[in-house]
Amino acid sequence: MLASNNGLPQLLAALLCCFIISYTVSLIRWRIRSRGRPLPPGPRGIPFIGNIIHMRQPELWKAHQKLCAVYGDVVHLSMFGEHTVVLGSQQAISDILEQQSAVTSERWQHPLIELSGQGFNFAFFPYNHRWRRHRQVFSQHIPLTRPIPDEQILIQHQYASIFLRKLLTEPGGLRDHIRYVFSATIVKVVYGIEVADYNDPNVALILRTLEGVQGFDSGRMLVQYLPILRHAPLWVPILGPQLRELAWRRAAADEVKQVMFDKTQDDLIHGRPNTSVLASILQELEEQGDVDLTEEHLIAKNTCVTAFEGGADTTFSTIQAFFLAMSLNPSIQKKAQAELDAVIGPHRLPNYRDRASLPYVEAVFKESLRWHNVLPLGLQHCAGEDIEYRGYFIPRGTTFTANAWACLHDPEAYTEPDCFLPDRFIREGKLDPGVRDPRDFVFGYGRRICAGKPFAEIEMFLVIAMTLHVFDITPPLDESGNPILIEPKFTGSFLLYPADCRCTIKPRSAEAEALILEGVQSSDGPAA
Ligand code: HEM
Repeated sequence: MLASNNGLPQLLAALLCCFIISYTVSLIRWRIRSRGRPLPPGPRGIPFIGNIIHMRQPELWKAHQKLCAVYGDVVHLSMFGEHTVVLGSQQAISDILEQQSAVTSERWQHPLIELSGQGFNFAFFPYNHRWRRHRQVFSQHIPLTRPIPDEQILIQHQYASIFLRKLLTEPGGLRDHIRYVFSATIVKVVYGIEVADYNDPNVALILRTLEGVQGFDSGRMLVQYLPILRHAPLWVPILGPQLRELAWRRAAADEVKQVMFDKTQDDLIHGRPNTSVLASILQELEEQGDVDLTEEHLIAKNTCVTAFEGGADTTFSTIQAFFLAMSLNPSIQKKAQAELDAVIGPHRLPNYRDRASLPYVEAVFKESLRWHNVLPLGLQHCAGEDIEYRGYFIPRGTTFTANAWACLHDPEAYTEPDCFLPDRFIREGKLDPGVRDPRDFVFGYGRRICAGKPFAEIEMFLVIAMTLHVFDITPPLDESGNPILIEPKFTGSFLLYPADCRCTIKPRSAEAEALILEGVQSSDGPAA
């Protein structure tokens, strides 16, 4: 008894010594590593949990903007010992994520990515050889720096024409039609599969994978905070159902990859025409002969589903915002339509070749991207090495949060940033190159820049130009026929959507209606 009483203080003293030694060693290591350079400035955090309060704010982009107003455009935050640096200006984003892209293209890794079935999506891959192989395959077929192939633009145009027809026959189904046009286009381009309707089983199947992203975006999964919980038994309340849900998501993602792959392969085996991205990849592999087919097929499957996932929600949300903006701003709509009438005339639909001759429509497109920035904080990058910026030390593993929203709502770059004003991009009837281009922010940065940027641009431009050419978009009406004024609001935490984009959609004239019904035949193709 006496011995144990004497032993306790000794044990405590030993523990204290261990703590002091390990603390001193880590302090010396940090000193050597940082060479005495400080971390960027930022608000003081609570011991251990750090700046959790600053990182769990509603509309985080606005909260970060306020922090930057106090501490400058490079702000350090930490949570449970993990470092985050908020980049709040164009300069800081460009210096770190563009100029130092070779060492700032890592991604944050978390077991939840695999657990939620998102392990196929190369947008979440670490910056390594495997990511490079996937990105290479993607860019060979959906180019980033070369022009998008004519046959892909033709598909985009055809599906945009079908979109117009759907709007004509069922204007109340706007959201479903927007979902349809972007999903169906990418399924056709990537797999060569025709999708007739929003309810098509192929689309439904692929949309199930998207739910996987929403699962880990919502922050409700307990394994997100304590990964070891993934080993918990399934009967544990709350956790068990979540683990079952994650297993279901993994199975859904595997099913999507395989079923879509099999359909395209089946076309090739049976000699059915299929000029899709996947068919081209498979044909190239066959020609190459001596390759590890299991590995290459896996890359092909991953790449194709990533293309769908990357493009589906982002475009879906942007075009909803475009409709909302048009219903709220009739004079802007009229101006864009006047340009279309003058350049295109009443006898055909606009096509991609017209883009350069339609600066005001282009300005509407740019303003839609800016006004409603779908990914206000983009996708986080991480530092692959220790780096220095403006004399500050940024340790390896630091997560960078680039506040695209702040750059796109900066009153010095855009007067009245909350207003939808495409004229800000126009000077003397032409696009003004001196105005900050929203595309430099919404599609991300450096080596991780959105791989589908040119494809997405063409697709959205076509939908916007073709819609404005043939439809009038006005506010929705209540039961007595009075206009309902929609207040623009956006919901979501990572990817934002307009909360309400109801509007009234009517053909501009009998001629416009005829053009819609003529559809694809009325256009003279998508030539680049
Ligand atoms: C409104 C449309 C779109 C927006 C705003 C958008 C935005 C973004 C952003 C912000 C990133 C992260 C970039 C970074 O880490 O810095 C990204 C990545 C990506 N996007 Fe898009 N995107 C759009 C459409 C598309 C489309 C249509 C596709 C496919 C055809 C696509 C495919 C991808 C892929 C594959 C990545 C991962 C890049 C990587 O990590 O290497 N995106 N996109």
